[in-house]
Amino acid sequence: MGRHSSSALLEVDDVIVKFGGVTAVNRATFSAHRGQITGLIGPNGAGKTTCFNVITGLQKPTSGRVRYQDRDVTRWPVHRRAKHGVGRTFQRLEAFGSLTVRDNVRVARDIHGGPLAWVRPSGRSALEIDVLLDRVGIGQYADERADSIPTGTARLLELARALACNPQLLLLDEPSSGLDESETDAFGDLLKDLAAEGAAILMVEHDMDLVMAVCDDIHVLDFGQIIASGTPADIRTDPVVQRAYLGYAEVDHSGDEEIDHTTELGVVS
Ligand SMILES: Nc1ncnc2c1ncn2[C@@H]1O[C@H](COP(=O)(O)OP(=O)(O)OP(=O)(O)O)[C@@H](O)[C@H]1O
Repeated sequence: MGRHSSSALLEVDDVIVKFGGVTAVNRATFSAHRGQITGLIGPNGAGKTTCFNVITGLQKPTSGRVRYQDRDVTRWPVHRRAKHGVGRTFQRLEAFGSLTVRDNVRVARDIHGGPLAWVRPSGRSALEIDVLLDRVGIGQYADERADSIPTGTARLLELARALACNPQLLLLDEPSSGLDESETDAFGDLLKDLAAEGAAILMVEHDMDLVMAVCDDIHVLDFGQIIASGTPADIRTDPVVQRAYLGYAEVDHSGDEEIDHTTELGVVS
């Protein structure tokens, strides 16, 4: 358990997801708490995105349960979970390319707000959108088309679109890819602020420096199974995690170099 102790906002309980003969998630049990940042890490294909899909309702589990706000939401459709505060960003960028950055956030908020949001006077809420864009650090792009902005900025736009729906549980899939070092630092600070305001953040992320710097708790998936859970310090030194990552070295054929993922985790000097 992490720095704070609080009851779980989200509980994934013994979830199995099978795609034909492939077991993508294998008896995964983990939780996310209000006011905390929880990391979900593991090698490519470990089942992280599938877990996100189960939590948001895009993927029905073969077995197991999802509890959210003390209710069993396993059979709830995506929109009902979203309505109750489950927000998400995707690994693949989802913004409308022909709309401006500002309008992308406006549309996300209006869709979330339902029919009444379309007839609401927009003066104050337009200002709120600009405040939100400034908060995630992309205010200067407000009038740019979404398909003309750099990838890192587009990732921050995804975050702004998710935040426009006032999520209580925020799922972030590879949020820092495309961000440079200083943008990543600012992003980490923003995540900590959001958690301090009470959000529960669950993050899939390959940047281990960021994961280790901001997460209260980390769950490690390997071949669909949670092989370790704990604080960053626990995870760094966990022999099971070290073994899993030690077994995960691959050859980068473009540069003929072996990439040792243990260094990404910071478990090997
Ligand atoms: N719709 C699907 N049909 C069949 N197999 C799938 C499907 N979605 C995922 N898989 C398989 O399930 C396993 C877990 O995939 P998943 O995308 O959840 O992993 P991941 O940890 O998110 O990987 P990455 O880090 O590469 O995004 C993989 O073997 C993948 O090929």
